[in-house]
Amino acid sequence: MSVTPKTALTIAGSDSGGGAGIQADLRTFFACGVHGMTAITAVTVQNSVGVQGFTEIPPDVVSAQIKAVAGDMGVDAAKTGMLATAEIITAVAKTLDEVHIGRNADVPFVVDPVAASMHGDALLREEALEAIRTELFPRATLVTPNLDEVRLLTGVEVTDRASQRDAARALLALGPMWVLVKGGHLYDDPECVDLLSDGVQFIELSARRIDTPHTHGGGDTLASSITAFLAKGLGVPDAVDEGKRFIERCVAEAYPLGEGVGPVSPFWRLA
Ligand SMILES: Nc1ncnc2c1ncn2[C@@H]1O[C@H](COP(=O)(O)OP(=O)(O)OP(=O)(O)O)[C@@H](O)[C@H]1O
Ligand SMILES: Cc1ncc(COP(=O)(O)O)c(N)n1
Repeated sequence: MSVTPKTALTIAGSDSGGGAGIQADLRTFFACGVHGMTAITAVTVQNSVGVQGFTEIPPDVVSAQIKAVAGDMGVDAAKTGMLATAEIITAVAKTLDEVHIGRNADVPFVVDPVAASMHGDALLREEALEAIRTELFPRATLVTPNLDEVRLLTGVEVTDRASQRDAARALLALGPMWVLVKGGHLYDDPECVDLLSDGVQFIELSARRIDTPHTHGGGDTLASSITAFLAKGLGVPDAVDEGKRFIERCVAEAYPLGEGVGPVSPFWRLA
């Protein structure tokens, strides 16, 4: 008899190059054994060398996508990626409350506060940062910023493992249950250490730094794997630990594609 898998919803932008965004989330959900569903917020024109432009989806259409799947199929965990504008963020926050997703409704909700692509191209309008802080963070089970996003959201400049703790405290003050301060951008560190905290526990998740230029989609792949493991019923520390092991292998198996930065790869999980 067929078994219905757990379900995970990603609310994010499309990457035409297939390495990040919705495309990375869906293939990660598949590799991690959950049924993926999508609410698309923007369509980017993107390849391995950068983002050439994007068009936003109207906020009411983003909300309608969330309601359509939540009402009919059910959501075991959800995540956000590129949200583009304050209007979309406001619509997402309101809709998540309506369909009972988020920390207060016991359906885990991961916020990956994507601000720019790894090439430095903006994916979020500047005025939308305040909406991420005030409307999304208080609803989040877990937030997963990289160091640039930490600086934009809190003003804390992370340069080492001690300042990673300061950043965690500053982010927790904005209201999420857990924060994961990712250390991928501490390029001088021979290890990639991500700091997970709920304000009581400070857990350092460490992996060797793999020598590769191809890390496109790494942040999305980590956040969506954690979301998949939360959908399967793991608690936050276990889901993040599994996610960290997952992304380490994905970076190790990353492949060149195009003239620029190639994508991390979850294919190893299917072998
Ligand atoms: N070279 C590497 N080797 C191993 N792990 C890495 C490497 N680079 C990043 N990671 C890990 O990948 C995850 C994503 O980290 P990062 O801090 O780069 O986030 P990000 O900037 O959102 O990602 P990206 O911009 O690549 O999508 C983290 O768990 C980080 O520790
Ligand atoms: C649609 C979309 N969402 C997210 C990212 C971030 O990924 P990266 O930091 O690897 O460029 C991206 N480039 N495009």
